[in-house]
Amino acid sequence: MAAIKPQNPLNLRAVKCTTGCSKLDALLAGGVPCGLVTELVGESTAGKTQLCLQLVLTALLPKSLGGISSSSLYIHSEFPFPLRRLDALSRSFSQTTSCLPDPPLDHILVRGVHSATDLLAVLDRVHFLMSGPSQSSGQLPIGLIVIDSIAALFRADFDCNAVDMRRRSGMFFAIAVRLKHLASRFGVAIVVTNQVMDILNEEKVRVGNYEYVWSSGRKVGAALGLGWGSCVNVRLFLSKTASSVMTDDNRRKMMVVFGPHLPKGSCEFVIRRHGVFGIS
Ligand SMILES: Nc1ncnc2c1ncn2[C@@H]1O[C@H](COP(=O)(O)OP(=O)(O)OP(=O)(O)O)[C@@H](O)[C@H]1O
Repeated sequence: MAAIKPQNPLNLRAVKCTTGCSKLDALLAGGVPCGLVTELVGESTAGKTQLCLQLVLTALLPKSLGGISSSSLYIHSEFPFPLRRLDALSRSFSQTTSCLPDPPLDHILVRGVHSATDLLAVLDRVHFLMSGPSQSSGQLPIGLIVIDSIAALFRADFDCNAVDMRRRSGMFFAIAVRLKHLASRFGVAIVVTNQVMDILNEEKVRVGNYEYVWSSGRKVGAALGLGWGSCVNVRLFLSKTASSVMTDDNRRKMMVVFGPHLPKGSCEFVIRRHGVFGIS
């Protein structure tokens, strides 16, 4: 008799939102999980925003096509919001599927925030969008919240002294509590982008068990440190190869750093006019 393999309950239960690419979906066991906080870490131009823009479009797809039939809330802290790029991507997507609502951009709410306090205030009000009025007005319920980027909010407002570090950690946890509450109470997928910092001290890396990757020939780790790292459920690293910096080759790599339902693995991808696509 064949042995019954124990199955990971997250794999069975979590609804996933397709990335729009079967290769990236295969790496992510189906896509970005609802009910969890997924972090995309990467240096500037690694492709974090491009992937987030793609996700707010794929979230609109019906479940039969891997989407979650949902609107999205895109909270951005870097200005300006790339509206023209989103519009171009939505036109490309509309050509390949007739299943997007028309016009797709009516189902993507965009909100700029300038500080961590500002973000907390938005997160405290966001549940009003989840229940009631949006459904009755014909708008799809919110199923995906993107925060692009979390690191930008902490770059300027905090110094390296002990008081500010404590204040900063307090902010991380306050944001994380709200994100996890929204994810578990409403089953939304939450995607947060984060920047990288250079890692210079090998010893510290080992002692702190700090994950790092090579990107553009630099050894880098996620910005905001271990405190923030413990606030996310899934961490995906987007890196650029050293050769892609020297040449026109725009290959990048998505790597699973951790995730309760994901084995470690990676997939190369490219960014094209029509979107983000895995290539290996
Ligand atoms: N229309 C397009 N066609 C092809 N590639 C594009 C297009 N638009 C953007 N890209 C690629 O996407 C890259 C920018 O990626 P993205 O905006 O996702 O970076 P990011 O990781 O969010 O960086 P940052 O942290 O600075 O915001 C560009 O350098 C370019 O290679």
